[in-house]
Amino acid sequence: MFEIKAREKMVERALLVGAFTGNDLEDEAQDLLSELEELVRTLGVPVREKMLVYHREPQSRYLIGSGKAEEIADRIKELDCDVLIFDNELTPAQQRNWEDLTKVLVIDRQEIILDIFGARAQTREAKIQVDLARMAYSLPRLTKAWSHLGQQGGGIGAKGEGESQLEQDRRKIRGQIDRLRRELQSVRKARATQRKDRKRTPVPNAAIVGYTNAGKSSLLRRLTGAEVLVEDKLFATLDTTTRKIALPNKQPLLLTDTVGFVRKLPHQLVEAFHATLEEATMSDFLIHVLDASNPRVMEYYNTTMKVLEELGADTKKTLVVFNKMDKVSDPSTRAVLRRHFPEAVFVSVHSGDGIDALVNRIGDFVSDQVQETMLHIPTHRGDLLARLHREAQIHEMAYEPEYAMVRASVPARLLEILTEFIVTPAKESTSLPR
Ligand SMILES: Nc1nc2c(ncn2[C@@H]2O[C@H](COP(=O)(O)OP(=O)(O)OP(=O)(O)O)[C@@H](O)[C@H]2O)c(=O)[nH]1
Ligand SMILES: [Mg+2]
Repeated sequence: MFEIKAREKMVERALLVGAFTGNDLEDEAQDLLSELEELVRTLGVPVREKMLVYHREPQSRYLIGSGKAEEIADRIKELDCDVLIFDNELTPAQQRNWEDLTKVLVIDRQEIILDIFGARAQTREAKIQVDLARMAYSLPRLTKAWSHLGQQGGGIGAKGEGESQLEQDRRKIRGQIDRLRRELQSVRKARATQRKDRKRTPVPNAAIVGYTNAGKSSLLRRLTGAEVLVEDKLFATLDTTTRKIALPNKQPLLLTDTVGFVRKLPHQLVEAFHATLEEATMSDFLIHVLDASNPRVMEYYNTTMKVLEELGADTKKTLVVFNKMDKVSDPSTRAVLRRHFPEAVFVSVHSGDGIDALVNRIGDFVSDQVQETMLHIPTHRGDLLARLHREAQIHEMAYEPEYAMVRASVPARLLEILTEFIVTPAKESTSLPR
């Protein structure tokens, strides 16, 4: 298994390598490499140097050509690095070949992301998901740990011993995987029940989505005063947090923070990642937060949209929010973004600029799901009256002997329960005071 803590003590000088072919865009590769540096920094490992390497086509031995590989090995010696980190996915064999060549620890982007997820997972569900992803990643790489046994003594017996040890280990891991899968199922079932309970109270809910580090948690904190983890690190949030806020029109809204999106997510983690995003697919609408100060903001937008598409949530009503406007000094940036997203809201969570406007826009989104209605609620249904008081905005109320006459703006989901009591939809143009 890969122990992050052990490694953090161990490695302190990393060389990063990003390999690209003619089919990749060089500046995209450069950007991904910078992002890898961020990820490595998030793990607390200092980076000595980054190298972008062109290669014509993937080679089986080192992914890149042996000549280039030798150069990198030399550079590792010169800089006295103790870990080589690839932005590209390495096969278990390539990883071993690199370790033989360089004599340092060799890992790839996948493992870095797994480590970050592992260090940050909070709930049981997130922890299980990360463990499962790690095991799936390490299973084909186990040979590495045991290959020295196979070589010991060189005799046939010794080799057999090594292999059976490997077999035992694999079996053990497969058993653990089965156990974790079962546990995950029961944890998920419990969460689904919780969510159903929440659905029963027809409070509208929105999910805050977006690329990692965009400021999603900061925004939730600003809007709710909730103590959510905010950090200038990638993947600060791994579990979803839901908080209730009150909008200016007194409408309550449940806001859910979600895990940030990133490019080249390890495929073992995609499922885990999607599961934590279930909240997004269940919500009434989305708040898509973007870091306007990042020159790559359009790419990040597309990455997030692609994931939402995979989740079937890309057609959901979405409010686009450009954050960190305090860091945007060039006025043309705003103009360009405005042209692409005429409906977007520009804010700075830090300075508070635009937050009031944002809250109003969120209020509009919620009101769209609220209908003004005239109801006759039987007097013995005190439960429904209590809910109306709690969840609707009551404009007018009068008691008749048999029923209470109520004119209120009612959230769509509460209205579903009340259909039999609707009299006629009240006119918007009514002169009664609101
Ligand atoms: N300059 C500036 N920085 C901001 C603003 N909003 C958030 N940040 C910073 O951006 C960093 C990331 O903020 P988070 O709220 O953790 O971002 P996130 O989107 O929740 O990130 P993940 O949970 O990793 O997906 C933190 O260092 C924040 O202080 C802003 O309006 N202006
Ligand atoms: Mg966050």
